[in-house]
Amino acid sequence: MTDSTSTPPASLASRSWWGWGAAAQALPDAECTALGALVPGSASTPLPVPDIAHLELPRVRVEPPPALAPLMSAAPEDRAAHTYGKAYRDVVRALNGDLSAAPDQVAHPRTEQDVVDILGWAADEDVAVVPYGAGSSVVGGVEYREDRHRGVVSLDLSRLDRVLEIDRVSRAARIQAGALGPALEAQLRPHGLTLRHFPQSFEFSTLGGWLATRAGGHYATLYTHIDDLVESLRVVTPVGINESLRLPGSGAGPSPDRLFLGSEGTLGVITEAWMRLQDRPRHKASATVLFGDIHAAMDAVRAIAQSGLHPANCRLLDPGEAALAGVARDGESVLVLGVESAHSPVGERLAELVTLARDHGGSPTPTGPGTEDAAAGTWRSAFLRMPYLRDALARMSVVTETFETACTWDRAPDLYETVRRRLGDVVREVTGAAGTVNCRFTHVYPDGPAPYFTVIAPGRRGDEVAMWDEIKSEAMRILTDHGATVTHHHAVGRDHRPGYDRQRPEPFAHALRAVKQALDPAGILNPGVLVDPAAAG
Ligand SMILES: Cc1cc2nc3c(=O)[nH]c(=O)nc-3n(C[C@H](O)[C@H](O)[C@H](O)COP(=O)(O)OP(=O)(O)OC[C@H]3O[C@@H](n4cnc5c(N)ncnc54)[C@H](O)[C@@H]3O)c2cc1C
Repeated sequence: MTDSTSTPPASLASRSWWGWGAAAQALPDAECTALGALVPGSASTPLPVPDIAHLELPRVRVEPPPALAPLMSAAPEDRAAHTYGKAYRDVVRALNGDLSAAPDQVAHPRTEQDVVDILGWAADEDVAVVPYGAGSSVVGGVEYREDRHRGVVSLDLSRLDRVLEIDRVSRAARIQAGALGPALEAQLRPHGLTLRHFPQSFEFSTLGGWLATRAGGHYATLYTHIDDLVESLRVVTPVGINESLRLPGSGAGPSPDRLFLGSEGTLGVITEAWMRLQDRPRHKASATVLFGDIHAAMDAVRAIAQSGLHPANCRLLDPGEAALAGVARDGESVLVLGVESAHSPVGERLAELVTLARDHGGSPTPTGPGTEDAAAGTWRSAFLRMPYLRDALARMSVVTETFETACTWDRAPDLYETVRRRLGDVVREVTGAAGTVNCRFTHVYPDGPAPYFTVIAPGRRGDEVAMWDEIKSEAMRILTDHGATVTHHHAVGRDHRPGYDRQRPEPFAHALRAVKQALDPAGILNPGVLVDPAAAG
């Protein structure tokens, strides 16, 4: 392996420690106040962003041995920035200066051997290790919540950020796990290649994080999850390095890669992967179709998902979501369609998709097929700005968060209506205000959609996290009742454990505990996520 000795990418140095993305892009106080005014009942002034220098961090309980000391930091800025992920409840707790979950040390391995050494030391010293890509988890994936260990190290992989090798013939690349989306794509671009995996968190999340959480990219059909792009994985486990063969496909028993995909840092540290690449698309077109009836729109999307036309984008925004993004009139649902190809023009395919939508009662906006559509562009910029707006609303004590799922088409309309109705009631009970519960379909499959819900309601200052937890727990109950998954792409982490424990079959849970025991016998890797040690049940 070629070892990386790079310094942290510039984008990480300027990252917000408490909220999303680049610190400089956080909304100023006046804009927070103006935004808060759009949510009647919210606070009139923004919560101040605390100065880390004035915050109390827990005492550092463990010190690294001299050989590892150069890789570790117990600086308050590092510990604060690695305390939480980027869920709403993380942002609110950070804004409130609650850093009680801060790790004792933050490790920045420069080589794979550093990872091996850190895990060896941690197992001997009973120190928990929480693998950390860019900390964009929204499910408590990087926050230690136990008290079973002598200390906690956040293992930040961001210095392992290189594309190490490109196999042009097989169209694949060997990439280190700590590479952020933009750095990874920048290294592939000169070769005319792309991984073509663009989660909304693309700028501030890593390949290793995507693999460990089975992330979902932007594209609505075909290769939705990162899983399908993996050729082989290299994983440092506490009992040795697991490297799978590079293969385009294989029927040789259960897949070793599938064991580690979605393992969320509990079974090993992914250090690199051979990833399948694609030629960069040269032909693109998008269109927007309006629907007066959300159920007709769902039927259209189902027809499209089952048509074999595989649009790159097929986002259905319900009326609330479309209004929020500023792309429709009152009461209208919006379907944003996009097609791409590296090889041939896509106008005809887009026209076929638009016809299918029209056949189900949709009205295409005037822009003709074959061009980039204005509403699609507006939606895209709103989409990328959304996390910064979420943080601004959080500062105004607005309860604002999302949850996502997937279910089969036969259940989708009822799930949509039930979530909107029942969760709407719960939002009213918990916050005392109507609030909004909106939905978009982020990914669609021939047998079902992945609905993604957004809740916005005024909160009570100081109670925001408790209020959201109550709303979320009802949301999880509704999903379970409908046979829908606790997550389509946000992962399990710590927040989805109760629902995940109910969802997975017991023999599988038993096997997972045994795997955990075999690969991580000291139980140091990301404790509390996915599965508890065998003895703990
Ligand atoms: C604004 C916003 C938008 C988002 N949009 C999307 C989206 O479109 N699609 C989507 O799927 N998710 C999305 N997410 C969630 C999040 O970005 C993903 O879960 C992402 O895959 C996490 O990557 P990361 O590098 O930040 O990992 P982290 O948050 O650092 O870690 C996530 C989990 O993976 C483990 N882990 C990280 N790196 C490694 C490694 N090298 N080896 C082993 N375990 C590791 C961690 O221990 C943790 O359990 C979004 C989050 C936010 C805040």
